[in-house]
Amino acid sequence: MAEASAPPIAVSALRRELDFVKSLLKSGRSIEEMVAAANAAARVASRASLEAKTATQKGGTELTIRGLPTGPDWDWRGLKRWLQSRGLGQRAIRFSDKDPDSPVGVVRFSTESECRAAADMLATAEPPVRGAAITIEPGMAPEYANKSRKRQRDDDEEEGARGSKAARTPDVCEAVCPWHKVPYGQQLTDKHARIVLALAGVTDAVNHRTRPANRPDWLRDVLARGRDALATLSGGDDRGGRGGRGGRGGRGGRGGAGRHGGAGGRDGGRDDTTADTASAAAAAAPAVCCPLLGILRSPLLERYRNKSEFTAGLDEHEKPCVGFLRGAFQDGITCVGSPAPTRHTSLAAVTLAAAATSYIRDQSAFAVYDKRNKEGYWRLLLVRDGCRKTFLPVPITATAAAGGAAPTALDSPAFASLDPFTYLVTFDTPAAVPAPPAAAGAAAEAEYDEGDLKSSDVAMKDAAGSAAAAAAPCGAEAGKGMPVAEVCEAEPRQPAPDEVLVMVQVNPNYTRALAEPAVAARELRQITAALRAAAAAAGLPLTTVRVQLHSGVSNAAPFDAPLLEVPGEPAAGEPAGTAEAVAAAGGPGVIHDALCELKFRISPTAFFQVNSPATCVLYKLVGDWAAARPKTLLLDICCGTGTIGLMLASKVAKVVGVDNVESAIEDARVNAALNGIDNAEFVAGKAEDALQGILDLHAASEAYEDVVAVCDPPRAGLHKSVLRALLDCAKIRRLVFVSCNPDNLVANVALLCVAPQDVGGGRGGQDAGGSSGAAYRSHYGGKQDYFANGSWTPFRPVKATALDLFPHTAHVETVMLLER
Ligand SMILES: C[S@@+](CC[C@H](N)C(=O)[O-])C[C@H]1O[C@@H](n2cnc3c(N)ncnc32)[C@H](O)[C@@H]1O
Repeated sequence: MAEASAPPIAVSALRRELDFVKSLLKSGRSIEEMVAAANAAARVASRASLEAKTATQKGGTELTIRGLPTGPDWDWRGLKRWLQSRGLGQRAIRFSDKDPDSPVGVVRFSTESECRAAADMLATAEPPVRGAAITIEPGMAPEYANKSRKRQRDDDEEEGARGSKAARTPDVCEAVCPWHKVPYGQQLTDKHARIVLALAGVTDAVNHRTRPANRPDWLRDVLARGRDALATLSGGDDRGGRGGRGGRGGRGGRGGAGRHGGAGGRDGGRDDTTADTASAAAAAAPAVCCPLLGILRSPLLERYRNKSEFTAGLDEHEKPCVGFLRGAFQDGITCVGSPAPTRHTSLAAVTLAAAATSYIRDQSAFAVYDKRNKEGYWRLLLVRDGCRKTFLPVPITATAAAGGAAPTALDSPAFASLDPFTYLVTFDTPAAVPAPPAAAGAAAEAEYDEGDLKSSDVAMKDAAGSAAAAAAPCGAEAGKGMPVAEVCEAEPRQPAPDEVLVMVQVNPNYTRALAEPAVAARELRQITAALRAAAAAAGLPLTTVRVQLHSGVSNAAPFDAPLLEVPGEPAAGEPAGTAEAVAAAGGPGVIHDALCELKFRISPTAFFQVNSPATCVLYKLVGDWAAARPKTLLLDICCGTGTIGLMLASKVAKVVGVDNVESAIEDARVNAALNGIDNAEFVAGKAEDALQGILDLHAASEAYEDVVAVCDPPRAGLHKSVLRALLDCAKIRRLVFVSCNPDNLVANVALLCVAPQDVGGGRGGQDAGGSSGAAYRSHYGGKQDYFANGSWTPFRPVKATALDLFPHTAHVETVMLLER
């Protein structure tokens, strides 16, 4: 072979040659001789390696076996058994099981000599099936070489799928505010429809748990009106065979989002619903368990969120980015996008996310966290805006009339006189708002002089009346279930915040952070400085920065995850870690907001409603419906920072709030003091652990004429033991249920509305056809039957209102009044 065509020298060969040169040096030969000898040796080594490779590629260790049996009963296991019967077990086998008519198998051996010996033996062996003409060929069959190409094709397809997945990755708006392009009136229509379905779901669920003889009046009335609707909702005959599906009423609650597409994010919600929600809701409307008064629109539509949580990840160009995940991790989407184009993120949050992105991308020595290998440092950025005055934009009708009036500061008289129904959007499908059952209405009015059913009716009439005067809004057509109140998209803006809090979540187990703690501390100081500089440039009062340490797989940290001040940079001549240095670096660690005439301190990890103006409307409605009196004990179940209870404290004898987040309860206690409230007590703990004790301690006291419960659970709803405790406390005759999850609203409310004699065994006796008490118990109680041996009076649904706290997303809040 000519030298010019000699193959290049491999690194391993060079190493060998180096050893060879060393030995030559020791031999005392001339430099030229040594170089010539080294080159020759290198060429020999390289050629040998090439030959070995070629031999392997020719299939020196593989045998192709043709003529194997075909058919469904014969696969690679048969070949393996045959090889084993010849003493050739434990070989790697490839078998064409995708094409049984091409009976070819390939067997690989460890060495060429082993392979050759096997070939000789198999060529003379009995075939696996008598009469089969087996041929043995050395090397890999071309179709298997093709299979490698096929594998390549599979890989290509997989790659293509990844590519198309990337193409399918929603943009950031679709991911977190998937309805951002949907006209607001249409958003409200769909959310309203979703709650119609949920309320019909309550009827369905209670009906299927209640023996006909036990049906309460409200249920009889609804059934008389809505039997057909219920049958449709239940997907079949109303009379039997559906034991154990009381909770399935939740099916109704899942309607509403599909037509608008989008993938959903933390607040975007998964868009997994049917496309025909509106028509399903129209059909189900007669079966709603109580009047749905309409939907309260959000006073603000743009940049309404006072809290944003951003993921630190990689964008579509694999560059670090702090923003929203553009889909769900379980769908294989890890791409993060800037929050700038989203409609609901505050400007402060957008500004600080951009600053964090720049720092991590351009200056940081640390990587963003990767969930797949649990490596990387930067995980999450939380930004909270705080306004010391609540601004409530003027009602929409006035906004429209004034051509877009500015928001007004919500001082005391303004809130006291706030009529939440000013923001009510009603629907002109009569069946969607059925008259309340006469008995229920009469009882409500008898018990509460200021019967709020009446005032709501007036509010509805007003809204409908003012709407009638207006031209058909948002393309709504009278009589087609579209909103009749005007929805104006020319919105006022939320004023700039008075305080901004940032929490940076990092992974303390990042290899480099563990190895170089000083570098980690410097990184935290530097990102803080970058955030502060960006805030100063934008005129944002960044008052607090905190660091959360969290090493769990997902960014959702437990609420007691370590929360630290930013490691302080010692000022010249000053020891590190002084109070001044820490304060300068970190700030006070909390933020303040104002709602409903009150001030609230909020810790970074405490819950606080994200849309403050809409929350004012929500709380006003809750307060009105709670109809609390001077001798009322008000229970604020899942109280967060104490907002609802504190707002109502001046109207009642005592407030007791419970929440499982310690820092939120600390905030609630401070908030009571901050607002001069001394009749509120807050308990840290899970409601399921604490509520019975609270009731035992307080409810029986003669100091309280009645007990009103306000329940505002997280998306998962209330634990069954909480429901049972509420049912057992006879003094609770009024319960305001606030829910951000229609499915769990249905499940919880249905249980509150079923009599004890039905909870244990469902309708099993008379017409449940196949249902069993055990089925009900396992559905509702799991292993433990939380509803055994009761003697309570069930609640009845009185009325409900939907609220839009999350414009441009599929999420919707519901307030429901239950009485007994
Ligand atoms: C939807 S938020 C409502 C908070 C408050 N009512 C408000 O409007 O700000 C739900 C609250 O329930 C709390 N929570 C979650 N699980 C709980 C449980 N098992 N027991 C008590 N509170 C719980 C959360 O910490 C959160 O503060």
